[in-house]
Amino acid sequence: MNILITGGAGYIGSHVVKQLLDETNHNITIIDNLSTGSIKTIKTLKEIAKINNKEENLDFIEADLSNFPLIEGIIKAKKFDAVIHFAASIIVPESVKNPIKYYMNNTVNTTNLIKLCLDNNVNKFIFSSTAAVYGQPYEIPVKETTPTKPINPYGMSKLMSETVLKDCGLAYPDFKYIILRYFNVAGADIKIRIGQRFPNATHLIKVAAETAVGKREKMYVFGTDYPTKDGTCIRDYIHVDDLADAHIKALEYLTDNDSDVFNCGYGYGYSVLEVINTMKKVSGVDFKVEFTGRREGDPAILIADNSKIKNKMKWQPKYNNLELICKTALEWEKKLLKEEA
Ligand SMILES: NC(=O)c1ccc[n+]([C@@H]2O[C@H](COP(=O)([O-])OP(=O)(O)OC[C@H]3O[C@@H](n4cnc5c(N)ncnc54)[C@H](O)[C@@H]3O)[C@@H](O)[C@H]2O)c1
Ligand SMILES: O=c1ccn([C@@H]2O[C@H](COP(=O)(O)OP(=O)(O)O[C@H]3O[C@H](CO)[C@@H](O)[C@H](O)[C@H]3O)[C@@H](O)[C@H]2O)c(=O)[nH]1
Repeated sequence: MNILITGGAGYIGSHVVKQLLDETNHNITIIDNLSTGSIKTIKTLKEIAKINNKEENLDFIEADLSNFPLIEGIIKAKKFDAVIHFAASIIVPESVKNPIKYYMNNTVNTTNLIKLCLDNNVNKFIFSSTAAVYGQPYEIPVKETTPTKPINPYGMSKLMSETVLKDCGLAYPDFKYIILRYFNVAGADIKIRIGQRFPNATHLIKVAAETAVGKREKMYVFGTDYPTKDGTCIRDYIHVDDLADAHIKALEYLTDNDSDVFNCGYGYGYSVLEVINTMKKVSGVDFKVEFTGRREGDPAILIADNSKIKNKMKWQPKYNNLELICKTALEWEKKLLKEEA
């Protein structure tokens, strides 16, 4: 297949590209504006392509999805079979302060990309959605049928794109999509070749890894009065390589099946304190942790019901082990530290 990957220089997109290069012969074109993605990640992906004798299979174009004529030209010229669309703005508190940025980048640019696919006979579309579309769900674990009620513009911007996809799937029977609703994505490539590079990270496991290697003097726990076993929020952490595998499965699945939406998580939740203690254990560092008030917009518990993706796509996670997730995040952080030295 000839595949367009938007946001392939970013955290999750780069893991999917790496996995495609390791496991398939697909041709890949990455479009990324490098706003949070990194040219260093692209260099590593080119090295992985070279080692796999697939240099010809990987192309990188630095471009912004808001440049509609440029994106149209690329899509017309390249005749893609499928799109995997990761490019987005992803920081929840920023979306509350600057909603227009989120609706423009996540909803408007996605709608244009879908339009260009429809205009140019690109009939397979894999979309990065999020557990944030559920808001504060009334049932745990969360099923795909649980009502969607986002509590911030980030979640709403993604839900709006889901709606565009669903309506287009109904209106144009040849157009098929898979919506993947990711829960909390964490860790790094199991061989530690790539990982999350973006500075000023806010994700818990990345922050804990940075604190363990001494990049941060201390870290904070946001809220200790939630109705959970230890008072801190509970999340379903999925290793990024298992999530990458779900994308490869989704591409295969769309060949013989209809459009659909799937949760991506392990179906098990850990509290913030459990995650921090696991990072302390695997690093052997008793780093400083301070307790502070709740962070705005955090639901107490988010755990996926993953039976649908397991049953229908035959997705089987390989790395559902919090220690392993923390270890890969930590090893990646050590690698970044050496690179910076
Ligand atoms: N990280 C998570 O825990 C998580 C959870 C749920 C959903 N998601 C979704 O997964 C996707 C990837 O997230 P990530 O964690 O890899 O984030 P990321 O910031 O590392 O990756 C996003 C990539 O898209 C690029 N990009 C952004 N806007 C662009 C534009 N207008 N034109 C071209 N390129 C653009 C960035 O440079 C970056 O490389 C996003 O759609 C996000 O909403 C992430
Ligand atoms: O330094 C920190 C960072 C986070 N947390 C807490 O840890 C939990 C997880 O937070 P974080 O890692 O920031 O992830 P979420 O806010 O749960 O959001 C992630 O997971 C969602 C899906 O569940 C996605 O929609 C989002 O894009 C993605 O950022 C939350 O309770 C935070 O309050 C802390 O206590 N201290």
